[in-house]
Amino acid sequence: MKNVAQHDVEKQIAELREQIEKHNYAYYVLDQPSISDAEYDELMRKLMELEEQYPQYKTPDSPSQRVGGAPLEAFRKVTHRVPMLSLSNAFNEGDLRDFDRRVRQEVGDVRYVCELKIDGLAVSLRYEDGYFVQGATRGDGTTGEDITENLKTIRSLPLRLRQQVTIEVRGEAYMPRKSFEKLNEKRKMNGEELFANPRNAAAGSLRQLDPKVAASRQLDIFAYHVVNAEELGILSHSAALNYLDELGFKTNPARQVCETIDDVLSYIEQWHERRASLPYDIDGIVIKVDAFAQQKQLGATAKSPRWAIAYKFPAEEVVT
Ligand SMILES: NC(=O)c1cnc(N)c2cc(Br)sc12
Repeated sequence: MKNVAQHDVEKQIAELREQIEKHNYAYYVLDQPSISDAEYDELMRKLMELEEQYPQYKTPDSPSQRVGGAPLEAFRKVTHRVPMLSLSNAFNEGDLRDFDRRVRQEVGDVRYVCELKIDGLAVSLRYEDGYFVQGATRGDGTTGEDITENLKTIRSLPLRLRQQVTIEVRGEAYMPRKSFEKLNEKRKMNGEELFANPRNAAAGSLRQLDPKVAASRQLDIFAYHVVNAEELGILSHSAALNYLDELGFKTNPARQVCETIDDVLSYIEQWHERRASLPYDIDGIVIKVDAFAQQKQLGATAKSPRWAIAYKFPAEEVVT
């Protein structure tokens, strides 16, 4: 039987967690801060103080777990239940029209979903009954590294979903350009080797054994694929992305459904021009057949799905 004081502490911790998670979602998923950093830090300090005093109320999904625990000795290996395939590439309009022709020959009329190809690190996230239980790198597509503790420090990664669902999600962890520039400035001041680009910086941060390093690197993540979507009764990729939004994930808002390859080509042109205005690096556009029934008809090779293609932007001429 809990006494009144214990009951009050439990209630106080629950309220703090709810407030922190609400502000965390607004700031890191919606990019719409709802309180100042100082107020947010004060709430977190209070929560961590109470959890120190009453560890029986500290749970793995507590927002206090985002600051990073003790360093690991090594990363455990994780075997992906469903291999993480890579995308075949298209480099010009002809490649895209060939893709479209082949798809239409096999499945008839089709609509595509176009998305920005984020220049980061592909990761797989497993949730059980709504709780984040494991995150892993792609590795060789079949076996990756368990980087759960590091991924927990990414503020836009939900530790607990808005529905109690068991789901596997793929996404791209990345470092926003501003964080990259600040990090390299700091490394330059300390005489450390600089990261060549945000992708290397994100990969380097997530492969640190000390989660506190990852927590200091202001990483972010876009979710872009539901592995067990059909099991969850979802019929298309666009519906899967909307479902990820409902669950509390951060998805990329620039996605667009395209009815024709000409629409795809104008989406590509639009984002090739607007690329520099984005706060993160992209290296192309991902085009996917939307309907899962048609994806299944098209299937996959050992390496890549036949229902998707990545258009790579031409390498930029380096202005010397
Ligand atoms: N939206 C997407 O599907 C997406 C975005 N960015 C990426 N780097 C990748 C990689 C694969 Br494989 S899919 C994908």
